Amino acid sequence: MSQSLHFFTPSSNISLPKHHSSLFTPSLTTSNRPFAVTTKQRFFTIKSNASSSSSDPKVLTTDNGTAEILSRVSQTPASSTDSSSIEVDSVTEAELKENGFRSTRRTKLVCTIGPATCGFEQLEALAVGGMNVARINMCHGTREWHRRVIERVRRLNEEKGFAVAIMMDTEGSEIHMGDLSGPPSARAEDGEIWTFTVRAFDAPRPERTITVNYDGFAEDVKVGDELLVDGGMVRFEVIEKIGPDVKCRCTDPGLLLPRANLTFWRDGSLVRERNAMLPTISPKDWLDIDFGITEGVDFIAISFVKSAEVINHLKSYIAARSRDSDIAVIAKIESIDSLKNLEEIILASDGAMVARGDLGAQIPLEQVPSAQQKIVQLCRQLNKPVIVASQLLESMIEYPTPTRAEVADVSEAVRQRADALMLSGESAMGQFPDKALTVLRSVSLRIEKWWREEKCHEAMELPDVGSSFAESISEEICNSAAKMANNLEVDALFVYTKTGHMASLLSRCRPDCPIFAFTSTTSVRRRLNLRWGLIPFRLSFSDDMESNLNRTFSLLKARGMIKSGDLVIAVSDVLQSIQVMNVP
Ligand SMILES: Nc1ncnc2c1ncn2[C@@H]1O[C@H](COP(=O)(O)OP(=O)(O)O)[C@@H](O)[C@H]1O
Ligand SMILES: C=C(OP(=O)(O)O)C(=O)O
Ligand SMILES: [K+]
Ligand SMILES: [Mg+2]
Repeated sequence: MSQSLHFFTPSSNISLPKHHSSLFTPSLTTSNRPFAVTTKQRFFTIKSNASSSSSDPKVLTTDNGTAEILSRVSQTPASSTDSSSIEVDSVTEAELKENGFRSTRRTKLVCTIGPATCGFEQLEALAVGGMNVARINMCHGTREWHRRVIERVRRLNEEKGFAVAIMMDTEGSEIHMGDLSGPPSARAEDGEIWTFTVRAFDAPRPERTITVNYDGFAEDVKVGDELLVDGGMVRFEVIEKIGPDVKCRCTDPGLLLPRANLTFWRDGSLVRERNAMLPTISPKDWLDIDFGITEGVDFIAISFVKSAEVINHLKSYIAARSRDSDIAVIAKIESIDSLKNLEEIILASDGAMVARGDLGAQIPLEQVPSAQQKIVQLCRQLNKPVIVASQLLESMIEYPTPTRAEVADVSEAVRQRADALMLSGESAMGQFPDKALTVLRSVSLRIEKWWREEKCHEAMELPDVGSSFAESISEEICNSAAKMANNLEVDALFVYTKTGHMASLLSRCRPDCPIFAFTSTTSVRRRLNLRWGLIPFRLSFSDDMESNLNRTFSLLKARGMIKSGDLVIAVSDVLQSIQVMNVP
């Protein structure tokens, strides 16, 4: 084996603000030969010759006690500078130029696109405001409508250099109300009698009549049951059943919104037998999934996941249907079953969403915060991106300023270091989508800065996730590089990654500095946009790390995104190496 430490010949003073004794974590200090690093070294590399494709453990275990120290002449930066051959969005570029590395936002932002934000200029305003992922909710709108949104986001990316990813969210087969046949909302008052029915109406339907999407509804409910709209925003009591019609008296007045979720409760417990029999992915969902695959969306979020089985099924379906595109599957945690099978679901998925809207309708509201914390933690441990969703800034649907409680809720999700925060109605149909996004952005930046300054991040134990020896090496390299980055207070971590895996492992460590992720594939770049702290760039790179670095430096310098003297740690999944250097 050759785990070697490569020292490049000193050529400039490296500015290392801290002692090097804290540089190496035990995992990399396999050497029993002490090594001295002087402040004169310009580059040094910790490198394992096991490439990511090599998984033969013997190669590495034969000689894991020695570290070889070599001297090499550092290369001069590539003289040719073609700044057009690196792709990064204009907003990130401007942010880096203006405020430098430290100021970049680490928490990613997802916006649900609806009537308030579906136009090209509106989408551009969201992208400029920091939207990393556009979510389309297949509960609403037609496929044609969604297709046009996807097409506009694509155009925005192509014309303006953004890497906004698209997430399609399935409707799922839980029970919900139909459209309100005309008005955008209706108000149910205390004591009013409303009819919930499975009948279809051609002519205008009678007043105070709501359709329900589930044929077994009238059979399943019982007189005396409590019917909750959107987890309790409005409540009814079932008073009579007449064929397909269920008469209910309003007990908690409120606003009825189209397609609002319905749950019914008996003797204080959620009636969920029938929901358990409904398929997670309905026939309509499968058609939407085919649509998503054809349109090449980046993420498919699956509503009301109950077990890992459905995720595995969908993943093999996608793999068979779209050989060249790799769509990530996000499990929405929004049911009691998904909480019961949490770990297996997250392991099977490519990410998860804390879908607090429906989750709060299925478990008591006071249990939602602890469920959120648990899901966020588990996702990070298992190296899956996690989105905190629903009602983050609910009042901003109507008002231009959030409540203090909403700001505190957003802060808490940022403090938990979730990968992403999501807007729903605030951006889909609210009056202030851009302002809501600005609140998410500024609260994220502020809390991230505060926690970095206070150095009060809770240490989290990160279990091994690698399933092969080569993967374990990558993981150790990333854990060590992140630790080095914090100890040395470097300006940025660079990662050269083909599949995005190594970038995800760095993100999992939630280092203090931003992570520049260079990848040669546009789709990988878009997917990485959901990960905490990653600034994804598209860049074609070779197996020669020195030339990659020199090329990157010239390209970024030419665009004013880095400057001489910036301290960078670079890791690569090509060579499995760590290098520390000042930008020449
Ligand atoms: N594509 C769309 N077309 C029309 N309205 C939409 C669309 N997407 C979202 N909305 C509106 O935004 C609200 C909030 O969105 P979201 O939270 O995603 O859905 P839901 O409320 O069904 O869970 C919806 O209730 C709906 O009124
Ligand atoms: C995000 C959620 O799902 P949807 O908006 O599709 O109901 C939720 O329930 O919180
Ligand atoms: K949905
Ligand atoms: Mg939901």
